[in-house]
Amino acid sequence: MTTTARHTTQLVTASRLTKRFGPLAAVDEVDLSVTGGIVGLLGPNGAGKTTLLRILATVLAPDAGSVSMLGLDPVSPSQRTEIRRRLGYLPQAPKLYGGFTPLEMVDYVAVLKEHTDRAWRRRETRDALEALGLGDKMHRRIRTLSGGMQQRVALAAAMIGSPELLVLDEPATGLDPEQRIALRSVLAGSAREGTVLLSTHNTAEVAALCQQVLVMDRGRICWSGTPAELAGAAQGRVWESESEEPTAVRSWVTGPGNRRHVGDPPAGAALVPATVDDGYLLVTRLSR
Ligand SMILES: Nc1ncnc2c1ncn2[C@@H]1O[C@H](COP(=O)(O)OP(=O)(O)OP(=O)(O)O)[C@@H](O)[C@H]1O
Repeated sequence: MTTTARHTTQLVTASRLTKRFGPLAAVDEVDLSVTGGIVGLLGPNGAGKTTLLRILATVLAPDAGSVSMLGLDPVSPSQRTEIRRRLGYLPQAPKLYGGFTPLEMVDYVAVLKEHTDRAWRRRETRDALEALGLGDKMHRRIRTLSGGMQQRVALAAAMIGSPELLVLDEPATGLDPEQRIALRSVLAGSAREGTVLLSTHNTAEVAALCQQVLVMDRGRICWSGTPAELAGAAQGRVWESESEEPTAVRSWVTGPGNRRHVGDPPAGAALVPATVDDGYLLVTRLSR
């Protein structure tokens, strides 16, 4: 692993990145700049998050625009190979070999990444599986593990070798609350060494973990900033009442006889402190 990459200020940049499926622009002229830490990608179903992450992981080629990963250009075959060596990717629906054990699966991925030192692979594989709470499942066939355990095997495979850049598509899917919280520590550890870019639907995760948030909607990045700034976007614009409110852009029931609203509060409205959820709901509605 080179030390220069650790000091690359712009780890991921994209300019007018576009991917079309027929008439649909799943990723629509996206500009992006990721410099470090843990970056959360939020957005509604179908916003284009997975498509964007697949492009960044070099699994999918864009139709237009350019991207630079770790200072390298994925269009060049040799640089694409170098990116893949230095990047860890968790797809949305990871494919694992059910007949392998977690130990064999993660070791296999390490071999594909050209880690030739067997003793190193053995140690790193065990460490990764143990960090993800699979210490006692290493020798079981993957097909006999639960969905959440299989997700953690796929995470261990993505993390093997402490990649400089981790691209994780909904990493907490299927994890129970205890494992979700444990994953936060693991990702915080990864971010001390490199950069983590993850997609999620969980705003609490973003608030707890991420230094930067990107909100995507209809193929575009419609907002970016810190989690506190996302909550701040709705500050003074969230109120509660018992009735529907015509000036609200979003309203939802929070309990018997109580509704929460985001939008333009009427005079005398009972304002409440804004959360990351409120900010997210506001910026995705305002982007339309
Ligand atoms: N291979 C494909 N062929 C055709 N359309 C596709 C393909 N992959 C994605 N799409 C479409 O592109 C859009 C973006 O999909 P994508 O999976 O990137 O969204 P997402 O933000 O990850 O959604 P989710 O939160 O539901 O996972 C959707 O309208 C989807 O139907």
